[in-house]
Amino acid sequence: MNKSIVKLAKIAEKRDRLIIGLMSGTSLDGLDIALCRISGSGTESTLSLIHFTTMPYEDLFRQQIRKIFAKRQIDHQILCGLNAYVAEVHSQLILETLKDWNIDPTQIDVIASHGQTVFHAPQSLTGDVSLPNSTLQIGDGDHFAVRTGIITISDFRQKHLAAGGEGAPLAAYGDYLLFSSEEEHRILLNIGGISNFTFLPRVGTNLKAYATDLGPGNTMMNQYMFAHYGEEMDKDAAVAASGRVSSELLSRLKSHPFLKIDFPKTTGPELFNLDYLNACLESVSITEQLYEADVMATLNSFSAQTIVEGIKRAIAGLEKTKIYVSGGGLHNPMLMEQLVAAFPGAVASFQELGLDPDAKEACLFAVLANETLCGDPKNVINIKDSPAVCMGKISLPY
Ligand SMILES: Nc1ncnc2c1ncn2[C@@H]1O[C@H](COP(=O)(O)OP(=O)(O)OP(=O)(O)O)[C@@H](O)[C@H]1O
Ligand SMILES: CC(=O)N[C@H]1[C@@H]2OC[C@@H](O2)[C@@H](O)[C@@H]1O[C@H](C)C(=O)O
Repeated sequence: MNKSIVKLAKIAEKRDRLIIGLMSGTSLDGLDIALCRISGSGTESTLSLIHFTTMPYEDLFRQQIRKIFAKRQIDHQILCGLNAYVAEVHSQLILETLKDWNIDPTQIDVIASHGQTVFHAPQSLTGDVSLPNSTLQIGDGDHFAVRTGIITISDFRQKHLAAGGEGAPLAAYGDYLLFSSEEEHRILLNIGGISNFTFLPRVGTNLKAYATDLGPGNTMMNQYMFAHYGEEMDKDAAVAASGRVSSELLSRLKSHPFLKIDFPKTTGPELFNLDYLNACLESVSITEQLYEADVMATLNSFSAQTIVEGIKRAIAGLEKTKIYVSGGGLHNPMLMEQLVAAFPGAVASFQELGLDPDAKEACLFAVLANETLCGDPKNVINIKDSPAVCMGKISLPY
């Protein structure tokens, strides 16, 4: 038998596994690397985060991804090259990080790689029913396996699509297994490039868990900052806080039909981007003079209100629900102030659940890989509108 297959079977039978979870999201800020020890599977899974870091992308690498990211017209030679190159860069970042942590790659059981989303195209967004729901994450798993010598599970979203989903959000699976509570309903809100949440009903009720995207998180603010200030983000909301919210622009932005669609739904920067902002700006009356800081203040409020109104819709009529926040948006004070004000006493950092809020999504992919190795699709049968599947493709080093 191929010795990698023997090794794989042994890993699947272990009491606990050392899994590197990787996430590089829509913000293109860097690669999140979470070293997790996971024992058991299904609702018996326990995860402990041993190490976490975000390895920032170099400007040149980010620029290359931007050439094809969320664009309908691209140079296919770059797409093709980046499929290998993203995996090469990520593998190198893993090897450097393991060295920093003083851990030999042979100690790691599995890498769980999300890859870099370059385009997200469910029919609900494209309107084109001649093609199935689709999404594309690049950074091929075989390159990881060969470069690091570590068995790699990657490309998780394709099974979700094949089984009838939109390929996202996948957070519901890990959230449901690890964070369901017998005491309270929970909203696990992640504010990355796109904001999304998982609703976890209190165990024992007849409500079902689900996950949904809400709309923009940081993506429009980041894009505007890059275009107008040459900065990757509005650090600590310094620019937004110096501006004035334009109620006219805000109401134009909030009129997007996606925001009215029922949950669960998915979206991406293919929809919420500077083209959309510019279209809204064009229809703002000429009497209103907007400075760049005003636009940033308005984009900040747009993200905050999208999140607040979405959550209000999800929890209407329910007994008290606690909201746990993860993702980079947690570090944006103006955004968080608006959330806290809308749900007094109900908003907490994900840290309260014992996990670093910045590491949460990378850990999620480690949990998904763990389920692929030793779980059972029946473990996730109770998640609304999400196919009960184990996800990811297995790449062997030899
Ligand atoms: N100090 C800060 N002030 C303001 N914004 C911040 C700060 N720190 C992080 N952010 C925002 O968080 C973003 C990174 O968030 P995160 O890493 O959760 O996104 P992601 O994983 O790329 O997105 P997605 O959830 O869409 O996959 C940054 O690009 C920035 O916009
Ligand atoms: C297609 C894609 O990459 N979607 C991401 C993105 O980033 C946030 C939001 O949009 C979410 O739908 C998803 O990621 C998380 C990890 C998810 O699948 O749950």
